[in-house]
Amino acid sequence: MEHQILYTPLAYEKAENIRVLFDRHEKELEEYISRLLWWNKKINLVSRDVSRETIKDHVEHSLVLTQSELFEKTAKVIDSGTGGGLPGMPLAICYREKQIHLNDVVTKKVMACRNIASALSLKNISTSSCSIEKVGFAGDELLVSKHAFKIGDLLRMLESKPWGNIILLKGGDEIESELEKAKEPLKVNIIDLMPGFDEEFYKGKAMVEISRISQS
Ligand SMILES: C[S@@+](CC[C@H](N)C(=O)[O-])C[C@H]1O[C@@H](n2cnc3c(N)ncnc32)[C@H](O)[C@@H]1O
Repeated sequence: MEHQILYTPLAYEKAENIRVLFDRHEKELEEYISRLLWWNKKINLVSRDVSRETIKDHVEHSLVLTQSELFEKTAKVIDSGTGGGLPGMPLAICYREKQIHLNDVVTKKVMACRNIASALSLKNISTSSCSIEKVGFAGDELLVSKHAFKIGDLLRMLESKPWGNIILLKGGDEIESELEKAKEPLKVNIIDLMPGFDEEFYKGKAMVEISRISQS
């Protein structure tokens, strides 16, 4: 399959924008982290014995999506494979005007997300506990996901849907081989996060913007 693939490094200024955004919403983001840690002890949302510092890295990593034009121009976001609300919950905290739908196939994870959203008074969050295959799409949503799907598997599950744009946060190495399974030509922008952030946490991590060539 002939995809249009572009490679871009994340600019240092964009990493700086994310730090500024984090600082601006620090109180609510720290409150989210506290509640996520509390729920993580009861049900496995992230990984067992994860530290507050590591969760903070995951929250900052989630905010990388805000530096994409695809995110800027959309009012409705679906976060599939959200687990404990990453990346959707930090996005909902920082962008109250955007509608964020959290989806996960595991009911108890979605229940924890609903509880956290309600405790934080996040009126812009809706949820569904089912596979992404069962979620209805109008065509104007941005689908986002962090470390939940292989690209080919996700596209197969979206096959019958009018999806518009997708942004995935995932390992940079696997992307080209995963794209081989796509059944239509795609426009793909692979943004390496390491040049912007120099922390070890970002090594090998990428933000992948995917659009249909027929719609671009
Ligand atoms: C590795 S976890 C990542 C969780 C979160 N995005 C994060 O970064 O912490 C992958 C999540 O995808 C969910 N998942 C797997 N297949 C799914 C599907 N078909 N539809 C919706 N969620 C799915 C799993 O239940 C799990 O919570």
